[in-house]
Amino acid sequence: MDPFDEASHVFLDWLKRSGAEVSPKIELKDLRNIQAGRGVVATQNIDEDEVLFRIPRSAILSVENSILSNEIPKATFDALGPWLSLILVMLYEYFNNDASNWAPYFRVLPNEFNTLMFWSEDELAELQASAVVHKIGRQSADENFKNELIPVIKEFAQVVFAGDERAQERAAEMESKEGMLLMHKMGSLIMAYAFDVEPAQPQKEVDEEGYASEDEDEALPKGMVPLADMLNADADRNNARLFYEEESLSMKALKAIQTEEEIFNDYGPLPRSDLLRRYGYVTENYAQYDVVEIQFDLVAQTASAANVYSEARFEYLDENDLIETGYDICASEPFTLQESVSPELVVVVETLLLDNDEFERLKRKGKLPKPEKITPKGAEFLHRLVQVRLQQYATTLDEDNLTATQLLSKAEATSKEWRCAIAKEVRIGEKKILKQAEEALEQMGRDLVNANGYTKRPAEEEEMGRGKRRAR
Ligand SMILES: C[S@@+](CC[C@H](N)C(=O)[O-])C[C@H]1O[C@@H](n2cnc3c(N)ncnc32)[C@H](O)[C@@H]1O
Repeated sequence: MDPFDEASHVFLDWLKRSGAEVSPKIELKDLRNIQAGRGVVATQNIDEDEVLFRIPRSAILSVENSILSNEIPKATFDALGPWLSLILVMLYEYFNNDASNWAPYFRVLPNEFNTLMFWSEDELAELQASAVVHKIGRQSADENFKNELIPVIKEFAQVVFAGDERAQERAAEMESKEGMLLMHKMGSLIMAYAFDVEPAQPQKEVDEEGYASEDEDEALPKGMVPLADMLNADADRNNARLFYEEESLSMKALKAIQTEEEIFNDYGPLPRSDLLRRYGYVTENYAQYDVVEIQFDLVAQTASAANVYSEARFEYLDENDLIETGYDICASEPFTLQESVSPELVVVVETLLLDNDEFERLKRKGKLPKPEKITPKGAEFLHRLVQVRLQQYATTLDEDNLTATQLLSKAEATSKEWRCAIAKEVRIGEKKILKQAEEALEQMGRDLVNANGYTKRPAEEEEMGRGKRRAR
């Protein structure tokens, strides 16, 4: 048997011995021919709500279930937080090889990643001005490993490397390039595979309407859920979801699934840049969630250039929680400014453009301009912003389109070629949004002029332009 299939079989046997129930109507399939690793596929028709598999909570690879949690104080794990705690546990189980409860599971997890964390500088440069380049977090992860995780590994070296007389040295070796790479790999596995595991007994504090706060959600412990994480995702074909029960986690069909159909989880409405950052792949149908970020600094610079920069107004906007590191313009179909431009950005721009009296009047009342209303001056400012944002990319959309090739399949391309082609898809998606915004703002400018009953003729425009230049 192919070693890849052999590993899948050993994994499924182990999972069943660990108490999992797996429907005979599904199989774990080799999907490398479509560049999707392993995936879960229906072998018979499945009904809506049918349970595809049930994983006992005890089979989850988590801090709670690892014997390491008996050896290291809870306070240490609490101080590390859910992310670093799970990395520590995964390192421990990984170092334990066959002695780990999860050994057959590790053998079906990948060892190579295409996530942005593992791209070279050259490859990242192909993303040009995409804001995702600043969200990879390699440096902060390195610092967290060095300042928080490695000290714990050193302190508990005799536990983490139990039975090894080189335990202390091995702990020190975690600072090496190889050690850091291993921690990054565990971190990347968590990013692409782990679930936020809801507790057996819900402990979330809920408000009067029964909603848990976002902070409560963030605090959920992370866990690697075998088999549940073998489901690939598809933006339009999500047909299964994981349900948290007291003793187990059940993957259920959300709709009827036909024989041979792949079973897809939902990774959420991620723009392709984030899909690439977190999961290391993109597909065209995530283009519907693409976004371009307009950095706050660019708004401030454009305000300066337009002589409307005002500390007082930025302060007021900040008091109203409107100052963000960036503002999104997202894809919409058909493209409309209302749907695509972040309402916060509209409010920021319109506030900067208010005349003094109007600003003071609104401020006295604790009010702000309405996000639904873009004024002619606002449209002009946004248009400028979009143009400058477009210029931040090293090539134009037309140049990219000229050289756009059919997305190479991973099998045909070298890793570098494949990454460059994917990066180009991502940056083309962002430039398309900016171009659509540019055109819509130009149209809005024309409509506003027409609505005022005055249409500039080209000759007049020319003259006005010349006149303006003369006046300066
Ligand atoms: C949760 S795992 C799913 C199982 C994975 N295919 C495997 O073999 O281990 C997530 C990873 O699967 C891959 N993946 C998920 N959905 C995909 C899709 N629609 N097309 C290609 N690869 C996909 C990506 O590499 C992603 O990082």
